[in-house]
Amino acid sequence: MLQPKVLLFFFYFLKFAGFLRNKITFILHLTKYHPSQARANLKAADELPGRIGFLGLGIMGSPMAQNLIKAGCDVTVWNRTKSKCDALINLGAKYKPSPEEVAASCDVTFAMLADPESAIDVACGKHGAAIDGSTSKLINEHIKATGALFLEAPVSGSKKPAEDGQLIFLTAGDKSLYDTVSPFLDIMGKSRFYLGEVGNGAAMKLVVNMIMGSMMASFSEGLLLSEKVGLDPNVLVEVVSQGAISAPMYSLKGPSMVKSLYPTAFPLKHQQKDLRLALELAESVSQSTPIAAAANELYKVAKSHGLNDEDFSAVIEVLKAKSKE
Ligand SMILES: NC(=O)C1=CN([C@@H]2O[C@H](COP(=O)(O)OP(=O)(O)OC[C@H]3O[C@@H](n4cnc5c(N)ncnc54)[C@H](OP(=O)(O)O)[C@@H]3O)[C@@H](O)[C@H]2O)C=CC1
Ligand SMILES: O=CCCC(=O)O
Repeated sequence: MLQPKVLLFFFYFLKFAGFLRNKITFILHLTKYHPSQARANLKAADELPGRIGFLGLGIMGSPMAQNLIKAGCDVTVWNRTKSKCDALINLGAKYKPSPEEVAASCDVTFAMLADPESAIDVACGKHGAAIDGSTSKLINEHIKATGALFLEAPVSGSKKPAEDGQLIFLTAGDKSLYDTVSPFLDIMGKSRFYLGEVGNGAAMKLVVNMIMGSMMASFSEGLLLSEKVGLDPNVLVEVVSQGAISAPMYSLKGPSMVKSLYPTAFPLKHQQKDLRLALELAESVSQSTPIAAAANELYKVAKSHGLNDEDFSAVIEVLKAKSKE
């Protein structure tokens, strides 16, 4: 078994994390996303680009890794379902058969995984990227104790922003690692926030997604009510888009929802997972969140109706079913 030269880890509620070896071989400075500028800067750098690992090539991970490859980075990929690596290998990515081997062969490894369980599997499994860490709460301390660096970096923004390199990174943890990986974050995203201690990035992400889940549930109620009282829900979408409550999410998803179409950008199961984690976070500080709790119940019912892998806007189907009861 390969012995990773650096401890890699994922905090339990992380969407995305970065790691690096002790020795950093290059540092790039890009401030804003622009693929051609990124490529130009990479070419201009005297030193060779470092080796970048990417674990988890789902809806988000795949386009994020693709943007790194297109920017000229030397990327090694791994995904539990190997076939999802093929498109990236065709674009020039290397492949390793386990997270452990990716981590051992790369200077920085990013992970974009489904949920706490998958992050722990990938980090601590038999051929995981980490060498220890029996409980998630000990992970960060463990990393520091072994001298490796850790950055949590959940993202805001969905499939299209991931494809366009327009994600928003909510990072926390080791500041020097943040500075080191920022050029890569700028390839994949349009902005980044450094929020201090580990846990703050995930907390920010959960608060944002808690609001988003409730907004979508409320929007769904509005669409159905407008229809029931004889209004055209398409007109409601237009009215909303011009007023104080306008949001890109409504304009983007509203027209499909009216047609009962839910092309998956953010899977419903992940929205429910984030609501569950946000409610746990709220409980940990005795904060009352009745709206989010009610929304969470709707997403739970949606999951039981088999809507796990539909876009989270499919939550409207639960309300439709309820109104027929
Ligand atoms: N989609 C979106 O709009 C956004 C999603 N997120 C978050 O990012 C994360 C990834 O989302 P997304 O890409 O949409 O999700 P996907 O479901 O498309 O991808 C999940 C990834 O996790 C892997 N995975 C799942 N379980 C395991 C496991 N037990 N062991 C190893 N790998 C596993 C999957 O591998 P396999 O291919 O083998 O199934 C896949 O690579 C989630 O936490 C989500 O909440 C954040 C912002 C936006
Ligand atoms: O976690 C998913 C976020 C989706 C979005 O920000 O559009």
